Amino acid sequence: MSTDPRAGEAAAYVEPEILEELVSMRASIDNIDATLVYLLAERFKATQRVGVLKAKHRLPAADPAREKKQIERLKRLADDAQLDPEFAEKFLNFIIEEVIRHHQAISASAGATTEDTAAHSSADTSEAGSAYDAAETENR
Ligand SMILES: O=C(O)C(=O)C[C@]1(C(=O)O)C=C[C@@H](O)C=C1
Repeated sequence: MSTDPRAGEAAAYVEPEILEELVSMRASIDNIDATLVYLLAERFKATQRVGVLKAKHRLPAADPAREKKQIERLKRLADDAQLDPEFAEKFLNFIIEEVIRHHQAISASAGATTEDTAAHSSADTSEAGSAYDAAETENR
């Protein structure tokens, strides 16, 4: 019988029945982690669209008032779900920080293209549009 790769280091020193239980729990953890990756990918797709919209309309990358509301809401949900609200806050802040970095990169690359366009006295705004698209792809 080949050992499940999820057994990890425990395979060397854990009783077979306990190992079976551990492997089964780890299978659930793997499914949950996969779901987290898919959820985060979808969230970043949505925030990339927000970043492009903000760059186009020269809006600031961050919106602290919105963040405050999101954190308050998430902490309430976490509490309800028996998840440590402080952890939920740290986790959301970590994600939002990354989103803001992406927004700033989109805005910087769109700005650079707009300046290039002005320097060449070109009225072609489609160039700026393609910078948004390029930044969107780059920041994935
Ligand atoms: O909603 C926005 O304006 C976003 O840019 C998205 C988001 C988020 O990741 O939820 C990121 C940065 C802002 O400060 C607030 C929220």
